[in-house]
Amino acid sequence: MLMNFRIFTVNHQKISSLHMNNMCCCKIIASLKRLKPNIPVGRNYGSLPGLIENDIKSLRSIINPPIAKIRNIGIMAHIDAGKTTTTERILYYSGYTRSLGDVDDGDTVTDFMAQERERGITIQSAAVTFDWKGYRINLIDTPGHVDFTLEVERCLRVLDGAVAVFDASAGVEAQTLTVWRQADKHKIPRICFLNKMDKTGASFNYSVETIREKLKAKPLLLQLPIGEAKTFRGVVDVVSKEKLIWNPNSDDGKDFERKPLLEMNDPELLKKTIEARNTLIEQVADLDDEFAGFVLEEFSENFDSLPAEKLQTAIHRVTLAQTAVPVLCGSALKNKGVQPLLDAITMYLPSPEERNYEFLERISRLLLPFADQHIEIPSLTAGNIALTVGLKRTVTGDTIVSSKSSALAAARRAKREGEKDRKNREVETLLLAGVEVPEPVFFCTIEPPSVAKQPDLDHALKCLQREDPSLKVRLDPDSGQTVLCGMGELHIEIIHDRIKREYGLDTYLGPLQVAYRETILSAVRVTDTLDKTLGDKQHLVTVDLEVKPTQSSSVTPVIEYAEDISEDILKTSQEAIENGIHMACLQGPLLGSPVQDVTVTLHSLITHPGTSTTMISACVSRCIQKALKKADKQVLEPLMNLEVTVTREYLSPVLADLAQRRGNIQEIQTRQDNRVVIGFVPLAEIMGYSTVLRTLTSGSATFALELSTYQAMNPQDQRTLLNQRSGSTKVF
Ligand SMILES: Nc1nc2c(ncn2[C@@H]2O[C@H](COP(=O)(O)OP(=O)(O)OP(=O)(O)O)[C@@H](O)[C@H]2O)c(=O)[nH]1
Repeated sequence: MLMNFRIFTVNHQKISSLHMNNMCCCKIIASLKRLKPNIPVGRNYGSLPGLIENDIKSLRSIINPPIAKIRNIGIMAHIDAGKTTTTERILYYSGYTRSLGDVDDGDTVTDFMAQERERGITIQSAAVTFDWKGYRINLIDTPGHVDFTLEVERCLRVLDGAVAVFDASAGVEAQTLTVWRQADKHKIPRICFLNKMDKTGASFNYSVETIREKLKAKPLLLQLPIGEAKTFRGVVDVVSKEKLIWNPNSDDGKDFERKPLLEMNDPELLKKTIEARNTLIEQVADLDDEFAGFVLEEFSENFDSLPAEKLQTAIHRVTLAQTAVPVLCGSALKNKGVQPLLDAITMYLPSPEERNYEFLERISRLLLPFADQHIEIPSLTAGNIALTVGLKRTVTGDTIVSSKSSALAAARRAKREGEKDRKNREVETLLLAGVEVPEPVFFCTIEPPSVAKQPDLDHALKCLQREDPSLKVRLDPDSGQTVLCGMGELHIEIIHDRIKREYGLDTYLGPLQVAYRETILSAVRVTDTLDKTLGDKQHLVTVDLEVKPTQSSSVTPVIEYAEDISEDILKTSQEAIENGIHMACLQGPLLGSPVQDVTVTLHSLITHPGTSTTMISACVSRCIQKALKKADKQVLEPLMNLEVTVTREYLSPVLADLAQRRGNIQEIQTRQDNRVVIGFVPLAEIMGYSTVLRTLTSGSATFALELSTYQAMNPQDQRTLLNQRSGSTKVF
């Protein structure tokens, strides 16, 4: 239980042991100056906050701004929607950087890993801290690729709000749905930013419709675009009835004009804006009683004169309650619409105190993150995001508390409350939600360059696993090889690459294999006896048990005990029995894959006095293996949800290819000029698909894959697979 209580406990007080008053002012200034980070060559950074002022008052406000002025936000989206480009603009306009980074040139601040810069994608979340109009914004840029879903989840847990970035020519895409569901789970208030309004095919209305239909969210249109695709020039602020036009001659988007909409200049646009504003007021009044009362009392006849600030405050409340989502638009690449997005972040997303965390943190070293650079800070108030180092046993998903006794108190309280009501609010605020680790679907063997390097490889894998629990590492009991299990081809490729770059080890990967599972179709009862004499001690166990199929979709077997199993046996041997059962179910008789959907019933267990628990486990395990071998068996294969976005001209070859891959097409949607093919396909058939799809469509199509379920293979495919495997070395 204690394990669940590591990471992040904060009280709304300053951390007393590191309190600034306890330190000499000059010492703080000196240490901050010393800690000025190395600036990478090639980028031009502005002054990092905390390094300019030398009086203690401003240092205090830099490190610990008032909590109401803090926004901890994440940026989340489908791959390539433009999160990193938007983040780059945000950093530039806030003064954090002095030049614009470009994903396509590989010089962005938040994609600082070598692999990210080379591939132009985000793999690891990066945190940056900057100020905007008197607010402190701690921002996390998260990956969009489905292989790194867990990385998104581990960030969402500590955020107070998020910006969901969409490609306005595609609207809601497959991975948007996944991250949206994760944000729902963690109850994160959100703002939507429809990016790429400059792109051919961009459609504000279509994207808003997909938010309504696919995400089942209520969009609040706070802006309207002025022009679309090539003609996109700016936006209308619906709340204030102003138009914002960016100067076409400005190359960094800093120069834009904000003007009230006037009847004589823009009659049509003004009419459209008033209609949109009236709709917005009605929508917000429907969702917020306080605002409804205010509107009815004073402005029911004339929405037009309703003050913008009142509407903004009500939108803030509605966003916080997550009953609706504000929608803004722009083009990060063309430098339009990012400054109003920053305003909206400060105006509508909550401060940490509005999110009710009551935690206390006590840590030896604290660092403020600036992407890949860190500044050590002496103290931190609640609501901030900071890094800490040196926690050797902490893994992603843990909650840290200040002491053992408070962890125990929290565990007791959580248990009590959890028994009363699993969804109890108090428990939710006490603990940050853990991360849900998805099942790995691929595996391959990994070998160090020499046997002497095996300990170094083990160490590297141990460190990488603590950071990324979706990476599983196990030892193949038959061959003694190390086996990596991951979320996808890209995931394993990146891990391989990181071992080389970060740990200096040139490892060899075996061929990538699909993680199959096995199950049984009939019940079997078996008895087995183990009789071994070690030294002068006899170990004698006889086990009688039954395995039968169940519907649990889980690799954890259901364990039952027959009525005549005595309390005494359970007291002394239950742990050994269950260890034996779990061990046996990890290796099915067909492929050596984990066995799912089974119930094991223990009918009797007879032991000679002095028999060790290890021998009991071994006998139970052997007995189950025997039973599994005798039963009718079935291989289960991972079935993936697949979404392919392809232009009309390439639809036929893509469909023909999917038919050969045992694909099952459910639906073909029309999205502007594109077709979106939605269906299922067995994972084994889709390995290396990105290369095939690129060739088939001249690089114009994109696809997203996600595990749907494990399904039974048909007898013929199963036979082919088993024949192939019996010829090759067994890895699992
Ligand atoms: N036309 C257009 N292209 C854009 C815009 N914003 C980003 N892009 C391009 O879209 C591609 C993806 O942009 P990124 O910023 O890397 O997207 P991302 O969401 O961070 O991608 P991942 O981190 O890999 O999920 C790049 O080629 C960008 O240049 C935009 O506003 N308009």
